Amino acid sequence: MRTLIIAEHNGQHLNEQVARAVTAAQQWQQPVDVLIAAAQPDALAAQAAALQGISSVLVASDAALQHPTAEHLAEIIVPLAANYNVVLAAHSAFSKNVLPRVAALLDVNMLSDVLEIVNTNTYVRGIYAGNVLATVQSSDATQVLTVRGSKFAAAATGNAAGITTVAAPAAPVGSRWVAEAFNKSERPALTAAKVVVSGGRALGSADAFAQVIAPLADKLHAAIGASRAAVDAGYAPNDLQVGQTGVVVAPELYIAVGISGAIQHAYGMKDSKVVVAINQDPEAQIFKIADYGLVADLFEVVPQLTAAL
Ligand SMILES: Cc1cc2nc3c(=O)[nH]c(=O)nc-3n(C[C@H](O)[C@H](O)[C@H](O)COP(=O)(O)OP(=O)(O)OC[C@H]3O[C@@H](n4cnc5c(N)ncnc54)[C@H](O)[C@@H]3O)c2cc1C
Repeated sequence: MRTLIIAEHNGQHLNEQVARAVTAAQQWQQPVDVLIAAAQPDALAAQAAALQGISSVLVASDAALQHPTAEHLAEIIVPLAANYNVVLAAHSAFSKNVLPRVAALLDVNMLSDVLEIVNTNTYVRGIYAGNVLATVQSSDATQVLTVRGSKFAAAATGNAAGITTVAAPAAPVGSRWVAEAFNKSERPALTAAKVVVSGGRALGSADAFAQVIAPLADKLHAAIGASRAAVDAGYAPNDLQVGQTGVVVAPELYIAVGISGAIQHAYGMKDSKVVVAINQDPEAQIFKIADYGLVADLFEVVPQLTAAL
């Protein structure tokens, strides 16, 4: 049998998590194909074909795929799934939208945010905000799963896999793309940044985010993150929320400023390579996760740190 990877992209570039999904897919020791569904798929197909470990790239092309809906993608994937015993993607807002629909249409279970593939149908995944690791086994004929990208190295390039065209059924009439709004930022994307500086409730205002967190992030060419308390209070926009109900990040360096380290926040950042915590409470939970801790008033030390860099 074969494994099918659903590739996330922005119309021009593959998401860097696709290469990580390719590494995860090698665990089955069977041919791995990548599906590119796009309005103009040529450049994307070439990028996918270069990934080591890919047997072939399947291309579904349709004008409506300029802005694909999850419903449309599911219509493309489900007929293909008959040839595959594994359908997988890197865990993201994109795959969380598409693959549960695929699993439902195939009448199989969805295995989300897999951290480790033990064998061909057994997986480790976090439950209770990552505090408990559950080992689960699926007896479904088709395994539909998303994998945590940060747990798998990115596949190298240098391959020249074949490219095959597959049918793209027409977009379903029940839903259609209307518009999208992007937050324009010069900063690196939160999920791809090598350094993340996150602020918590202790900042006390959006102004403090701009005056204390942003200058430090600028110096480090970092993305800005926030705790849910900071987001709920309106100090930072929703898309910066790190944690169980926000995004999961695993940068080289994560600096938590005025964040207590609740389990729901830790879920989103504890795989970071190096964690630095600045908190005035020496008992704060965040110090249990941190590699380096500074017990201090953030309003004193963060500007000093920024000035020293
Ligand atoms: C279902 C569910 C999902 C959730 N999902 C998320 C999620 O995705 N992400 C998330 O972050 N949270 C999430 N939460 C909320 C989480 O439980 C915490 O409430 C939240 O993370 C707390 O944010 P905080 O650390 O900024 O605030 P607090 O817990 O209030 O911590 C503020 C910290 O700042 C320190 N401090 C105060 N003043 C200063 C100063 N001047 N200098 C230095 N330090 C100072 C304090 O000592 C304290 O440790 C979720 C909760 C639930 C129930």
